[in-house]
Formats: sequence, structure tokens, C-alpha cells
Amino acid sequence: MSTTSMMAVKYLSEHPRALDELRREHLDIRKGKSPEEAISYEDFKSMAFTRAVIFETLRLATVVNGLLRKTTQDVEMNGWRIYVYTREINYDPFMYPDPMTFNPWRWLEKNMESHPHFMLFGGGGRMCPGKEVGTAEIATFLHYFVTRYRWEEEGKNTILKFPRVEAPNGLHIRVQDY
Ligand code: HEM
Repeated sequence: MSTTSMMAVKYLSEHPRALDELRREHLDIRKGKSPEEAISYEDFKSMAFTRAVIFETLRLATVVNGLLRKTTQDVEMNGWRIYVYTREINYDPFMYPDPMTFNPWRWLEKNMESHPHFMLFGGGGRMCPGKEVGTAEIATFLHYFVTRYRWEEEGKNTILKFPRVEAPNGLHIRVQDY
């Protein structure tokens, strides 16, 4: 959750158009509320673009390196035993054209969330039961962050993608009132 929130902040600062659209979604939600009024579950459900930003962040910078599954039978091709590394599915150009580009709009075009290749939260009977609560927590963080603050990255931040996503020295940002 913390890594995904951090990476969303990172991607948003690198993609101002996405940040503008996300901020607009949250400022629209605030329009109907008094300054200290909390957001509701209904508000969360209305955050289509925010959901897209979170999934796109998870796709490019997932902390889930693989899913532990055992096949009922070994599969061999040309003498090779096949191991499916689920993280790589996130970069499959068939599923995600121009896969290395941060493009949250791709999630709005068709319902990829119900596609069998969508494995950001696993799949089947053992799929992550925290999917919605986790998404809601990140969306809530983004709501208050983008409606109250603007920020810029400070210095050169190192982000490692492999073997797992992390910022060894943290993501340093300078925050100001919006
Ligand atoms: C960005 C947030 C999260 C991501 C990307 C994530 C991802 C995953 C993945 C990939 C699995 C393995 C599923 C499988 O084997 O098919 C999993 C399992 C699980 N997750 Fe999450 N998760 C997140 C947040 C949460 C939260 C917030 C909770 C609890 C409040 C949670 C609770 C669990 C539990 C209990 C399992 C084990 C399910 C089982 O084996 O039946 N997760 N998660």
C-alpha cells in the first residue's frame, strides 16, 4: 500500500496531464462538501480515473513478484519446463499496448479489470480479499493529498524496479498548499 501510494505520487508528478485529470475528479467531489467533510464509499465508487491511476501504478510497479500456484501437470516445450512469471503479464504488449508507458486512460477504454489476465491482486479462489479496501485506502490518500497540496520532487530520487520496487532512500518531495 505504501509503495503503491509512493509510486502513484511519483508517476503523477511525471505525468501532469494525468495529475490534472485526477485532481479534477477529486475537486469535483469536494464541490458538494464542506471543507472538513469526509469522503464516502459512494465517492470512492465514483473515482473512475483514480482507480485507473492506481491500477496503472500497480501494473508498472507491482510489489507482487509472482503468484504461488502449482500446475496439475508439468508442461514442457522443446525440452524447457515452463514457469509463468506472473509479473511479466503486466508488461504484455498484447494486453497493454506500449506497455512501459504510464497510461491510466487504458483502464477506461475497456473493462480490463474483469479480464483473466488481470492478476494485480491474484486470481481465482485465493484472490486478494483486500483488493477494494486497499484500493480505497490509496484513493483516500490521493483524495486528500491532491486537493490540499501540490508537490515537486526534490533532488534525484532512486527507484529500483527489480528485484522489487523500492526507493532505497525514500521519495523526497517538497510539498506546498494547493
Ligand atoms: C495494493 C494493495 C494490495 C495488493 C496489490 C495485494 C495483492 C495480493 C496478491 C497478489 C495476493 C495473492 C492472491 C493469489 O494468490 O491469487 C494477495 C493475497 C492476500 N491479500 Fe492482498 N493485496 C493488497 C492489499 C491487501 C490488503 C489491504 C489486505 C487486507 C486488508 C490484503 C489481504 C490479503 C490476504 C489475506 C491475502 C491471502 C488470500 C488467500 O490466500 O486466500 N491485501 N494480495
